[in-house]
Amino acid sequence: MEAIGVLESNPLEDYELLHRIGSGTYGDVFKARSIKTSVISAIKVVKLDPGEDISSIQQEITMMKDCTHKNIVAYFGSYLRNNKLWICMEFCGGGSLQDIYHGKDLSICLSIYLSIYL
Ligand SMILES: Nc1ncnc2c1ncn2[C@@H]1O[C@H](COP(=O)(O)OP(=O)(O)OP(=O)(O)O)[C@@H](O)[C@H]1O
Repeated sequence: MEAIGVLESNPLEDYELLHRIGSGTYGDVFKARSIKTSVISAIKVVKLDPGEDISSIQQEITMMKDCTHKNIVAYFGSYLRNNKLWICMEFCGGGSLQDIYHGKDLSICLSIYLSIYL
């Protein structure tokens, strides 16, 4: 984890958690505010079990870190504290892709498709 620059300080010294946005395979995602800059971000909190294989999580961090593109969520940094990995990233306010898809807003679906594949 050191190799990908994960901090071991307390994330709550840098971020104020506002509320939970959702959850995925690895854990919960919270909306948060940077205490220093007031910038709103999304933080994924992944609970790690001792001895757990964390290579796929590491891969997700490395990928986000390396991708700087306006259509890809920006990576702000991460923390490892009390067996929890906090991954801080740009907050996307548009709701989930699933909601958009089920809302059948075809123009949004089409622009997402084009921004990914073109
Ligand atoms: N950067 C973000 N900005 C705003 N909301 C987010 C962000 N990242 C995740 N979310 C919200 O948190 C939920 C969970 O995200 P997460 O990445 O953990 O899982 P997922 O991609 O939905 O599913 P899986 O982990 O199974 O691939 C998402 O459905 C979304 O609503």
